[in-house]
Amino acid sequence: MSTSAAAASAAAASSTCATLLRRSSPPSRVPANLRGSLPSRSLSSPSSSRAPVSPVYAAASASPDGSRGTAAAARKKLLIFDAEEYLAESLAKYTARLSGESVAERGAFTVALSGGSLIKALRKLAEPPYLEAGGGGKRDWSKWHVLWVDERVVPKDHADSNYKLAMDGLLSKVPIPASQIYGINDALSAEGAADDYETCLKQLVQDGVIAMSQVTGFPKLDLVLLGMGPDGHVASLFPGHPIVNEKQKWVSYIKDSPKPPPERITFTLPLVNSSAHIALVVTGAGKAGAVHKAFSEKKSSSDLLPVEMVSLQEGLITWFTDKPAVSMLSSI
Ligand SMILES: O=C(O)[C@H](O)[C@@H](O)[C@H](O)[C@H](O)COP(=O)(O)O
Repeated sequence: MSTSAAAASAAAASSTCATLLRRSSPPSRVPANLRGSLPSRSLSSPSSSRAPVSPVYAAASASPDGSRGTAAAARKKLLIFDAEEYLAESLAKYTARLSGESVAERGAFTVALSGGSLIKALRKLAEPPYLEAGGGGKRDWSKWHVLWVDERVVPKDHADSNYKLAMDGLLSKVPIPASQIYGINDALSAEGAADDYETCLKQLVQDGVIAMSQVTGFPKLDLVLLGMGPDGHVASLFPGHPIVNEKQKWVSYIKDSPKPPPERITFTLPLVNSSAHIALVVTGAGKAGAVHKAFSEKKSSSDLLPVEMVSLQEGLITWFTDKPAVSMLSSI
């Protein structure tokens, strides 16, 4: 399919996840022996003549219980860019590399998007060389499966919709099959939409598109892309809100979000933390306090910000930041 044809069909898509799953041809099964975790490798330095970056600062922070060096330790890699342009270049390269690896190893790439400034930062995926190749040097856009980490409960054509934001900024410009872009059912209540989205994820697990983690017992998406608010929220998991403590559900809902609009659905922390890779895209001086707290080694389980509760059992959480966002880190 040509890029423009795919873009047109993707742009026209407005079906719910369940409808799309019924409509799509059965996804290829992922061989059982390849359903485990992808190898967690260290990123190579993003420095190049096109994307200058300050020296990478990698930190192994204490886990929330204060211990260090446990399997659950939130190992982070912090990339600091001198300009947003370079951050976008590096983020495209990182995402394309993971896409290529996942397609080569599992035959699919499952990625979950947040809203906010993240989508603009992903724009270079819709430009050469990524547009043609999709990542990994192969035409693998057809193997992408796109979900939302969190979504506002508004119609898909509403200005507040994360679906619309991503369609306008990225997804309408790349040849991902429309049947593999899983928006929420915007005809349902917040509670109904969260249940429906969890059902969608279960179907994708059953079809072998999403692997299950043997370690966590939750689905293991290949990549979860997060932004962070100045208050340290990620997805629609806000400080002090009870859904931050959800342990069972994969997807939950909120009707009193401090960031408008109030009604949202969101991946829970266990689902976020079960993914193979997490990228956090965090820029601007307004985020400096929360970045400082996230990288602090002094942790008390009583006042953790949601961003501090993001943790991978294996692999690195890669932070894509700029200098204002890390301005309160004394060791930079
Ligand atoms: O739907 C949302 O509101 C987002 O998913 C939210 O979690 C966002 O990612 C952060 O608020 C950061 O947004 P910015 O990068 O625009 O500051």
